[in-house]
Amino acid sequence: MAETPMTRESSTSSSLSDVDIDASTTPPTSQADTGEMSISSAKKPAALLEAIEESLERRPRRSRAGGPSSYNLKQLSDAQLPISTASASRNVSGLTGRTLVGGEAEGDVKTMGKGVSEDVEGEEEAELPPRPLQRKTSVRDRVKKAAGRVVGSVLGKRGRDVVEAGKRKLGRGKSQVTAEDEDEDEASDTEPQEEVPRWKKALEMGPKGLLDELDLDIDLPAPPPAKKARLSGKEAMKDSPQPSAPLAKAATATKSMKPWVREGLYVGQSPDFDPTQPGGKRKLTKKRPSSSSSSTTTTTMPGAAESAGSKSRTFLPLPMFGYLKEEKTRDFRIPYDVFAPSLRKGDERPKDWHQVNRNRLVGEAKQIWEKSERLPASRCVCRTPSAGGEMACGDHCLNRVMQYECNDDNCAVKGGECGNRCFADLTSRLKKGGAFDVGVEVLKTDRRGFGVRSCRTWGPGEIIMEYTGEIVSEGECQRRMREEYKDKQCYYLMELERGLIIDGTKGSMARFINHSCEPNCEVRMVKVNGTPRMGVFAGERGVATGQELTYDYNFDNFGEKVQNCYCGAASCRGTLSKRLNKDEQKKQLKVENEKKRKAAEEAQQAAEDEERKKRVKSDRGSGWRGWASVDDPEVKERLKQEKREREEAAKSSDRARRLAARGSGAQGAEREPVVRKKVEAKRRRTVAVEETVTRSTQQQGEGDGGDEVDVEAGAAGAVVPAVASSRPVSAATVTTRKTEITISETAEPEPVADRLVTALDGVQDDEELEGEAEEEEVVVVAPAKTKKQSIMKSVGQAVRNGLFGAVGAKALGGSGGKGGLKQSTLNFGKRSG
Ligand SMILES: C[S@@+](CC[C@H](N)C(=O)[O-])C[C@H]1O[C@@H](n2cnc3c(N)ncnc32)[C@H](O)[C@@H]1O
Repeated sequence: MAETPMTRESSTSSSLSDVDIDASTTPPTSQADTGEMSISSAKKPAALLEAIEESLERRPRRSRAGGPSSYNLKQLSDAQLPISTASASRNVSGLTGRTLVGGEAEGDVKTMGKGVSEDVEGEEEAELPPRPLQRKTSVRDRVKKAAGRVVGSVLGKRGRDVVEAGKRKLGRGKSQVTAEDEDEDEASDTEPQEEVPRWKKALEMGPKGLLDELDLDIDLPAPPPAKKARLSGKEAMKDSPQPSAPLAKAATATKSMKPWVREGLYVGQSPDFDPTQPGGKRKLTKKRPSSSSSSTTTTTMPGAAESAGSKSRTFLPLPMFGYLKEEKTRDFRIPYDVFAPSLRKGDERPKDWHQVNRNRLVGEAKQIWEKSERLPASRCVCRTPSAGGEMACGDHCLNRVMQYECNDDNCAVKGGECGNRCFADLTSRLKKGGAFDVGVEVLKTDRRGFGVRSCRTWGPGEIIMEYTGEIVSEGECQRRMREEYKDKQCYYLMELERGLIIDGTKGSMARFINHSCEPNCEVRMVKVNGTPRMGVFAGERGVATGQELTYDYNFDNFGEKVQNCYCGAASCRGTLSKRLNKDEQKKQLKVENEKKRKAAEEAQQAAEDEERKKRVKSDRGSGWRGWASVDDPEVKERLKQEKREREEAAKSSDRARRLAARGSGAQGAEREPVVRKKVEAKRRRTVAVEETVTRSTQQQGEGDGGDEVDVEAGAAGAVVPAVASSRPVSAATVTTRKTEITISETAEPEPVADRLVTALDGVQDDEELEGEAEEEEVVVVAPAKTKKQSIMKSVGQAVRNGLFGAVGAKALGGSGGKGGLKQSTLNFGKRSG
């Protein structure tokens, strides 16, 4: 403000822009009035009057009459800041402070007004000599007084009498209205009305006229309507100002004003109300800037300050939709004229849609159309609308029954009263071309491609749109299905008449309407001037704003494959297939029941098979027994026992086989002595508490390979005990004795086996160690050609001879050696001590 000081010259946009402000002639009447502006009576220019007159004449009568009669909710929903008619009238008339100073870009009334008065004051203080302060009637009171005069002049004789009576009753009449005023009133009464308008007279009432009294820095309520003049006049008297009364009291003059004019649409709503907050948290946490400090062009209405205490309410606050941020919105449904859904910027739209809003006959459909038999034109006998106010040509209209649309040729009812002219209505509605008139839009659905959404409400049976496209013959339709649309998911074909099909691939928006098993629309053919047309009509329950339009496709034979339905209705049939009549339903039920029965049978069979398989598996015995049972000591013991038994059985059968084989061996043959050498027994004491399996490995001693059996003591290798398991056992002493027997080749003719038996017999001669378990390890070194079998035969014989314990020889292993000798190691088990 400091950079662009407001001056009188700057307020060019106001009709009162050439009003001079002369503070010298309007000295402050009280300290409170010091900063206010008033218009100089001395400089009241004719131009000013003309401007006011012009602006008042431009103002519509309704706006002059008082507050607004209704709100345009559509405007409100569009988040426009609505301005009440009363305030608008004041703005037009140029009588508000805002208009006077508001020609500047920043329209803050109070701030600017203050700025102007300060500037003016500054200048005046510099130029004018100080004058003594004198008490003067408050400016607002003077305005009221002037208004009283206007009212008086508006009232007729009778009315004035009533007013005067009221004044007398109050005992204040004379003090308020001067004799001069009365004279003027009389004069105005006698003057012809046409010559000088009353308002002009009121304005031109000389040096004490209304203009003189007006302080343009205050809000003046609009003049009361003529009807209420009497009442307002009374009230004006009753509330007539006291000298120097506070300004706030003048607000009572607006008593008859509707509260929402004074306080805005959300009357009763706290100034701290925050519509973005839920429930009880709607108090503003941050204080909104008050209107005095705001730089917006808000205006306070008289009386607002009074009702809202110190926080003056801005009248007509922004509609609450404007406040809401997107993420804070929640679902609710409100009528179209307040809110209509519409596509947003990023929303997907259909790409290759060739929109055709009229039917077009294609190919042989033209000939079919021309040749088709025309029904005789229908004519209804309906006359007038029913007494109940219903339109004529209702359900019983002959045209309607015949699916003909009424027109002036076939119906005697006037257009506006006939209820069977839907396509005519549709045409005139679409001619207007507004979003509300079209009333629908295409939107993307979740699983069903595009669909059509209603942007307004539709009454039951009301026509919404027409299904148009190319009209083709059945043959052409089949061809298109086979060739052009064979890979398509969506089809837009609809039967129009016998033999003719509408292909909406190039068609109207109706082609996007999806199927539902519980639809809210229906599609019907209507003959308009004899031409069949397909209309989409709202169903019995109508269609609400925001709902998706659907109808029942009732597909008979829609392509080869049956498409699944995703309409989500409770009674969904599951597929986009035909709705069946009762007989067909019964048949289908039978088929379905049969299918179900078979399926149940198969399922039972499968279950039984599975059970059988399980049983077979468990009957096979121990396969896998589960980890838990292996850890179970009882089971472990049982398993061991089983294993032992199996081994025993295997051994005994094996032994029997071997014994049988050996039984045939040479008995009593003369034995050649075998050189044998005792190997010093090695004793090993095991003290481990764990079961041990002891083995001895014996390295071949470096024999000289002579003919003599050479057994060297101590040639045996070290015994290497090995811990084999963790089963605790009692401590025991095991003695392993080792013997090496070498059988030379020269020992023939007695077989090696016999000689070995003899040698083994010598091993038996060794002292027995009482109470100790023994193992006998015999290393046999025999000629290389000696068969393993003969060695084993000898061992078997030795066992049979009782040379060794029942366990007998365990194994033969190893081969090779030096000088053509073959070495075999025989391990004998415990000998019975
Ligand atoms: C006349 S078109 C409707 C508009 C189509 N949704 C689109 O995006 O172009 C018919 C096709 O829409 C799909 N459709 C319509 N209603 C459906 C529903 N309830 N469930 C599944 N698909 C549907 C089917 O693919 C059907 O062939």
